[in-house]
Amino acid sequence: MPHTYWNNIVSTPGSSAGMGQSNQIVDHASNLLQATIDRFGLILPSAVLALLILGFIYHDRLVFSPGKRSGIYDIPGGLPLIGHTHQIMKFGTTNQFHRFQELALMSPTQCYRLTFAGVGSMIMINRPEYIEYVQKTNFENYPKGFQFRDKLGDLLGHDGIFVADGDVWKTQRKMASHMFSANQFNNWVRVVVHNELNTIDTILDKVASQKRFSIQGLDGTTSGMSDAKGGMVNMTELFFRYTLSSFAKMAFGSDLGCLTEDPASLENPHPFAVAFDFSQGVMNKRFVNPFWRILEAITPEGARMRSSIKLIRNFGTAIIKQRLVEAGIKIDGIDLNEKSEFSQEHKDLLALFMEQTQDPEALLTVVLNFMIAGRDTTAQTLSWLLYELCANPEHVKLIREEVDRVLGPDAAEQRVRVNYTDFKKFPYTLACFHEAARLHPSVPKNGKEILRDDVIVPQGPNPHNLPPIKVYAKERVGWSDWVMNRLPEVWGEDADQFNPKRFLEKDEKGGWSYVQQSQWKFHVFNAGPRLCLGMNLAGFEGVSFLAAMLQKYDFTWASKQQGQTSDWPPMYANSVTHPMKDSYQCIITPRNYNE
Ligand code: HEM
Repeated sequence: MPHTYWNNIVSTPGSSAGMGQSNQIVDHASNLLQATIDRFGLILPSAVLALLILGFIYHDRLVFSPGKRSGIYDIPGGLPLIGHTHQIMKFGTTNQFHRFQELALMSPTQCYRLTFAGVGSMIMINRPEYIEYVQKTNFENYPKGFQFRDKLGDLLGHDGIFVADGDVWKTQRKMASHMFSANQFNNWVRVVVHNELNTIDTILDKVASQKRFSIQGLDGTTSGMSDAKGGMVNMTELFFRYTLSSFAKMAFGSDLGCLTEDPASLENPHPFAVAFDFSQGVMNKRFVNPFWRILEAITPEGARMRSSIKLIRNFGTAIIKQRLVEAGIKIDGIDLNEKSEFSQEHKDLLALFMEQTQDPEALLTVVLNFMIAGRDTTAQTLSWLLYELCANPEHVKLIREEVDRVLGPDAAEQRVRVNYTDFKKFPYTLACFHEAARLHPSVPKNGKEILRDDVIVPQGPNPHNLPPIKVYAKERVGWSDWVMNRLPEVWGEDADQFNPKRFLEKDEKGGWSYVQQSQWKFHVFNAGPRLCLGMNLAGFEGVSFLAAMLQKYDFTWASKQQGQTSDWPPMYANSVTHPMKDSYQCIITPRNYNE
């Protein structure tokens, strides 16, 4: 055996040579310690000692995060003091929900814990039974908390409805609820949406009546030269413009001019939308990178983020200034004599808030928070829905049958539209919209802070015997609707399939009736006191669009040769909401009644 330093230390106990060596080492060590103390005082050695002790205690998790406990599966691979920080940073935001799903499937209850720098100890509770406790039973103990304001505050403000808690949130919610409950607003919504649908109809009409060169099916076969008519439309862009334009009109009385009758206007994305989408992608990264502030200060991405926020804020400020001026409130540098087409006649969202404050900064927060709520969510759901209908065309037939029956077979041709209060008369169409929202939830992940130590007790029947979970103050709870909605334990064996019939049953007359699911199971609109305020508005916009367009046009997924820019199936982009990674195109043709 070679004569090593280690051999010397552990050499036969009592051997004088060995004893001599170990004495030397002890001497060395104490000399070194003495020298360090002489130079640095007690600080450095104490720090090293403290680090060693902490590393021993927190050998697999983030320093100062609470220990293991029953009912929560701790994801393996945590390192001393930093926990899963390295893993989370490595994951980044690529295929984020697939990663969450992999982690959930490692746990017997699909609930698990990660500890990582920047966020702390995060307990994922991907089950309706637990979410109900957090969002309703002990609601006050689980605010949105600092994390949301820290990561989203520079865009959405610190008092916006999405990030606020306590009295600030209550005031915002109360005021906004007035808008949604007022009859006047419902009428106004109907007028706006019908006008926007007429514009879209004109666009699609122009495109569908172009003479077509050739059409290529999804299977790649080309039908060759054709006298048939049709053309291609960027549908994701169309949906974003539809919801942005209509929401700005109904909530802020502002015509943004982003939806015109010219199909060519859809070719380039709207600058506001580009900036908004980009900044949401960056905000998403902040949740997985504890060094985001430093990175954003020095990287081109950070610079672009700052200029995007500036653009978005200018855009919102313009809306507000116009309204303040119209209300007779003086704003420097603005001279508007004309009133906008929409303002004053209706008490829209902005008018309600302006009764409370005329501070442009506070109003900007309102505008931007509601813009994200009103534009992105519904447009994204519609994009995913139309893709699902291209993939599962058997549902188009049933939607058309329903629209023919309720509105009459010529409704779309005569521009007879669905009424705001009537959209529930279209159970099949609504079920398709909700099924797309279930599989592709617009808020795919969410979370709350924990104020005080607590035990999360599963609510409701608890068929899977989920255990109660002990949680501690300053930890966070989180969930992913994207993951939860794919769990067979929650939605059955076909959970990952597009199946609108899970929201339907046959009534006594043989027609479809809509089956209301519990808010906790069908959780995509959130639940409890913070239930989405725009749920009905979104349903109305979705059903109205399908009724108006599917009765009149055929939509076929364009092939790559035709200029398709998306993969099939489309990928999602990692963001705080749930957009597609690339926009997609459909070939629009007049409806073929022979099919
Ligand atoms: C398919 C469409 C939609 C989906 C899936 C959806 C989903 C959600 C979700 C999950 C939340 C909770 C967000 C959070 O905790 O941070 C939420 C909140 C909210 N949604 Fe929606 N939403 C949709 C459309 C709309 C529309 C069109 C509006 C119209 C303004 C709207 C207004 C709101 C508001 C104001 C809140 C905040 C509620 C609160 O915290 O008290 N949503 N929505």
